[in-house]
Amino acid sequence: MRSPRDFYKPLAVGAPEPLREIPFPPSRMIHFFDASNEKMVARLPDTIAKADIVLGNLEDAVPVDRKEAARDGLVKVGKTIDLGDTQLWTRVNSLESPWFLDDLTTLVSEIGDVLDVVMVPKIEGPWDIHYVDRLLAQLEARAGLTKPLLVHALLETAQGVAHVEEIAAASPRMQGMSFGPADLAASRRMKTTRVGGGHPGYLSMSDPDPDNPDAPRITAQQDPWHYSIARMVDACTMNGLLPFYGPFGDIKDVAACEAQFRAAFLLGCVGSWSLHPVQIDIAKKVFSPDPAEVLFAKKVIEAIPDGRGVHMIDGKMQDDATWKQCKVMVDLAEQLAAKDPALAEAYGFESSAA
Ligand SMILES: CC(C)(COP(=O)(O)OP(=O)(O)OC[C@H]1O[C@@H](n2cnc3c(N)ncnc32)[C@H](O)[C@@H]1OP(=O)(O)O)[C@@H](O)C(=O)NCCC(=O)NCCSC(=O)C[C@](C)(O)C(=O)O
Ligand SMILES: [Mg+2]
Repeated sequence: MRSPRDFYKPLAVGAPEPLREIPFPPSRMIHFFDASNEKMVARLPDTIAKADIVLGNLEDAVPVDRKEAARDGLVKVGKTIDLGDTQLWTRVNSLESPWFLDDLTTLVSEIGDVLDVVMVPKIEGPWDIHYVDRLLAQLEARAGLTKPLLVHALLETAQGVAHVEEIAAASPRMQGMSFGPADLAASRRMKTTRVGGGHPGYLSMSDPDPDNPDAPRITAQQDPWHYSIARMVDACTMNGLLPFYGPFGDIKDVAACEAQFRAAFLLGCVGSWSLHPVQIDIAKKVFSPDPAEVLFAKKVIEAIPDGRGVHMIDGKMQDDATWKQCKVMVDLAEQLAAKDPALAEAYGFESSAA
């Protein structure tokens, strides 16, 4: 392990200084597009206006014969499209693939100044981050970049989950993590063909009624991802990183998508992925806090400005800890209100958005 004194030193001569704090602009959805798909690129100005983050995907879902077209298309997007305050990310191919080296070299050299975050799939341990960290520093130095690129790890193997805390602490470049339920299910030999969401077979069942043993018993579907997402949230938060839920593959099932996103939001994730335009709106709804909760949180903070002591507000006990919960809610609401006049109005804030 590097000396703690060296943690914030650039890993190559001429590379920019690592950031001390991870930026946290609105990050409710990472919208995936394939830059080799003409229809998706044509829609980009509209997508950029709606999404907090757009991500040019180079990995899975991009066919092998379009890998280079997707990379070149993303370079063109970075050079020609006005992104406003929407972030531009990429998901590069995995470290063992024949494309990773060219993905990173091309993107950093050509559009390193407009890319915010590089998502790296199938991260298994801190050693993967160390490799990407040094390579990025060399490429940044060669390209003369002044702002460091940040790294987002995709947690989608059993090894990755087992090493999640070490991955989160592996580099000051670590911006956050997303959860990859499809590859993770395969890696664990889970018996599901779904991309995220629950499963009707994963449930708990009430005991039989002793007086009526043949009566139907109550069952409740459980969340098979709860343990891993909660671990990811803790690993990210303890290192100042941002945790995201990943994809929800059943595009038509908007209700289940909303339920999965909301469960992740309540556990501490700041956003999720959107694979289709319809999921941008779901993520916006779910990852913007409920106005009623924000108004209540504002009431608590106004009633107890210093957050000390114990108080009753609307019949509910409030103390230092609940004040902090309210602060999390109001800080997020303020951040989103600055971007979105409709939310500003719902939350009762002045909006600074145009
Ligand atoms: C699912 C698909 C095939 C349905 O695509 P479709 O064309 O069949 O859907 P549609 O409803 O007919 O589309 C309507 C319109 O929306 C457009 N459209 C559709 N999607 C998008 C988009 N994303 N961005 C911008 N525009 C989009 C589409 O082109 C069409 O345009 P049109 O009206 O002009 O004809 C399509 O939405 C798609 O390819 N989405 C991205 C898929 C993707 O990136 N997958 C990889 C991430 S998930 C993953 O990797 C797993 C993970 C983490 O690794 C792990 O768990 O292990
Ligand atoms: Mg995957």
